[in-house]
Amino acid sequence: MSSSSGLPPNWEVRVSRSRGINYYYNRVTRESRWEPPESQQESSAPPPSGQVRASHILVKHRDSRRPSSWKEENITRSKEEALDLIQEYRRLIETKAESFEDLAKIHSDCSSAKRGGDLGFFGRGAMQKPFEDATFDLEVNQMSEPVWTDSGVHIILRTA
Ligand SMILES: Cn1nc(-c2ccccc2)cc1C(=O)N[C@H](Cc1nc2ccccc2[nH]1)C(=O)O
Repeated sequence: MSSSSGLPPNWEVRVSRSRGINYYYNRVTRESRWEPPESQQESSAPPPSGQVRASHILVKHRDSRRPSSWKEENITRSKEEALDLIQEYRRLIETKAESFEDLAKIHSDCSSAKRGGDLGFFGRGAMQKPFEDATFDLEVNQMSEPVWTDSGVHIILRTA
């Protein structure tokens, strides 16, 4: 499905009030950029057969498989505290107060944080089963409820 603007889905052109020039805004991820997003063919190509693409935010706890991350050498929060955090992040995204990508970059305990939580494309058998099942159950652009794996608690955004 190509939009009339020729931009990838959910993107629109806006005019910057301060600079009086066009910029590009994604209504779903709330991302803004001065450069036009990649053309329809490049950025929203369908996933390889049987694969999905997703981003996630992970909050680890003291009983996580590896209770350490790029943010914190020794993670000591409880499971309850991790769940409170992930539910707050989900609320901020749902109310559009923050973008998924921005919160992933700041708060995710996964090394994919540096890519806004993007895990790239993957098929079945690649990720821990609860994560895989939750992702494959999502529609594109849908965000999951909190999902528990041995790594901690996640929210997942399916992106393709
Ligand atoms: C599965 N995976 N992909 C990346 C990744 C992908 C793209 C760019 C950089 C890192 C990191 C990981 C990973 O396992 N990270 C772990 C945490 C973690 N555990 C997961 C379980 C399921 C899905 C993602 C998960 N991430 C870590 O950093 O301790």
